[in-house]
Amino acid sequence: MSGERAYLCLADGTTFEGVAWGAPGIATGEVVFTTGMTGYQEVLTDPSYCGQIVTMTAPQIGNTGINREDDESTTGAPHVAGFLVRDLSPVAANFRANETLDAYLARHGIVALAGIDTRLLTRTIRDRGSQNGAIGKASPDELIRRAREAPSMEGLDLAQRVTPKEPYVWAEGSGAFGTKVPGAHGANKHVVCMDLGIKRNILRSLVDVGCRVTVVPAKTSAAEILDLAPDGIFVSNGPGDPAAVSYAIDTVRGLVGKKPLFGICLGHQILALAMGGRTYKLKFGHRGINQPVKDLDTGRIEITTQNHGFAVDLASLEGKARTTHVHLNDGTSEGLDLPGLSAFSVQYHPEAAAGPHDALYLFQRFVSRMEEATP
Ligand SMILES: NC(=O)CC[C@H](N)C(=O)O
Repeated sequence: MSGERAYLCLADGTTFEGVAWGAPGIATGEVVFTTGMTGYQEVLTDPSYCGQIVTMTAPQIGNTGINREDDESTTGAPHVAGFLVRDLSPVAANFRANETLDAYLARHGIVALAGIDTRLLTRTIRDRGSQNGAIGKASPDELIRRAREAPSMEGLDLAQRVTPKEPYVWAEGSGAFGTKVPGAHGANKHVVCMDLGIKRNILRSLVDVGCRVTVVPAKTSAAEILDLAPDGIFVSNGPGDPAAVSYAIDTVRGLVGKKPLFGICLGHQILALAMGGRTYKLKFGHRGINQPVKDLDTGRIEITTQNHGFAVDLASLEGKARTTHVHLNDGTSEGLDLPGLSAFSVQYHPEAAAGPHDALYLFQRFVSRMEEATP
């Protein structure tokens, strides 16, 4: 850890002093916070955080180091633009740890700051909304200028940056540290996944419920996907503004009603847009592993993992889709269903990684939909 003075500057000029670690250089991106007490490795490697400088609200980070099993990107690489913590643990004390967090971020070129007043930063983001920022060992004037030059998250298609170049087959289920989907049985259904920045535990959960999984790049057409003879189609999570991913919206429009379809997070937003709905940017988003969601069909409350900055406009779906889940903090859209078309989606992350397993049942629901369609 270099230990040299460095700054975080927000586009509105607010400046925080910290200490540099990770890789040298300057990083820019949208500054967001996540409230997970655990799971920093999953946050770092979740492709949906591409283009964002992430601050952890938990005060001490790094205690369990980095291991080879908890990556959420299929490549194993981190995707955050930068990383902010209050207190960086210099010791990685866990039997699974292969390296320290500092060495890992330095190796992957991720700029990070410690010593940031993350509580004040979080309150600033919560009160004023998320905004762009810049971090590094440079003068505040330079960093403010860089933050103002960074592109706005609204209108950005970042799925292109993280989608794979070629299709691939995924066959690995949850490992020794995974939690199995309740009621899972060997369905042997073929699922084609549109990978817009998919989290690995989604793929593992699909394998856990007995699916054969083929993964395709974001720009694969509806016709090409149907040529693969899927029993069901999955639309993944991913970074950026959902409304900017027009090619994936067109593809999903061409697939809805032809095969059972399940979407998570960006996939939820894209399904809503394909049905003629609207998405908008939330003031500061939902990120963490303790987000309460209500299932409107059962009245049951699920504690969920979330990571999103955009939301589906509930009013724009009236008459087009049924709302199945809402967020208990702000009443925003968390799930939709198109019963006649056998398509459904959730804004939150049932695969957890990291987080609670209250919603794993949705993978089994997808299998049931495929079994109803092709017994
Ligand atoms: N995790 C995700 O898929 C995020 C979706 C979208 N990029 C958002 O921020 O709302």
